[in-house]
Amino acid sequence: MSKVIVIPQIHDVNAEMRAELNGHKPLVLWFTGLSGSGKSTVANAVEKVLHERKTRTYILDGDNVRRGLNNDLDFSESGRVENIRRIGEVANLMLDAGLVVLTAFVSPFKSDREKVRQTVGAENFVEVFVDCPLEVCEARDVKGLYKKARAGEIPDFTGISSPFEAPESPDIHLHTDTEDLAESVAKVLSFIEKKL
Ligand SMILES: Nc1ncnc2c1ncn2[C@@H]1O[C@H](COP(=O)(O)OS(=O)(=O)O)[C@@H](OP(=O)(O)O)[C@H]1O
Ligand SMILES: Nc1ncnc2c1ncn2[C@@H]1O[C@H](COP(=O)(O)OP(=O)(O)O)[C@@H](O)[C@H]1O
Repeated sequence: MSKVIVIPQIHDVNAEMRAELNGHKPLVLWFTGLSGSGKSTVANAVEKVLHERKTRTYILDGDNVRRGLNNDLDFSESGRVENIRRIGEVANLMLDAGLVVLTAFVSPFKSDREKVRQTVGAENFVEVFVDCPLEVCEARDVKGLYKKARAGEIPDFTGISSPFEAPESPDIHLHTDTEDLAESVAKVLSFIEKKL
């Protein structure tokens, strides 16, 4: 590709002014974990509470991203890398728009999560490890995908035929096999309280 020159445009209304108008700071809450670990469930419950508190939020997850913006990407390593890169860029735009963005993607590679942290700025990024043993996720089998993966019908399935690199020092560490949803939600809310 030939070199592209892009000069950033400065607008009169900036992120600080949007935060002032909203009455809270923006943030990216990045949920990562195996399929069925509880990313969507916890993100959804946290968003409900924040919304009731008049916080401006948006959830980015597979349904609204892999079906649309990223419907050209598969689950190969390069497909996942590009998936997370684009989601990081979208989250960054939403952050600039003043939102608390909750993302619910497997995001199995440490280096991709680190790149997102750089993209949005470390001070705006909260990594939430939704930890749940593979056996429990597989027993839940919310979408019946583990059964298909075990039968060899889905290639590159995370935890079975594709790796998951667990965060080493997540900002928030949830254990959805031993704590209930209310406990997980409370942990997230208490961590982000001082940041908003
Ligand atoms: N091969 C393979 N591996 C893992 N997951 C698979 C796969 N194929 C389809 N699915 C379903 O797609 C959801 C994961 O998509 P993500 O965009 O979050 O994946 S990734 O971050 O790019 O790794 C994931 O959704 P969740 O169950 O909500 O995590 C699965 O339901
Ligand atoms: N403590 C918990 N936190 C979140 N989900 C839980 C918990 N205990 C059981 N579950 C169940 O586990 C499943 C998680 O599914 P989901 O949220 O779709 O996971 P993911 O988005 O990571 O694929 C749901 O059926 C949910 O009801």
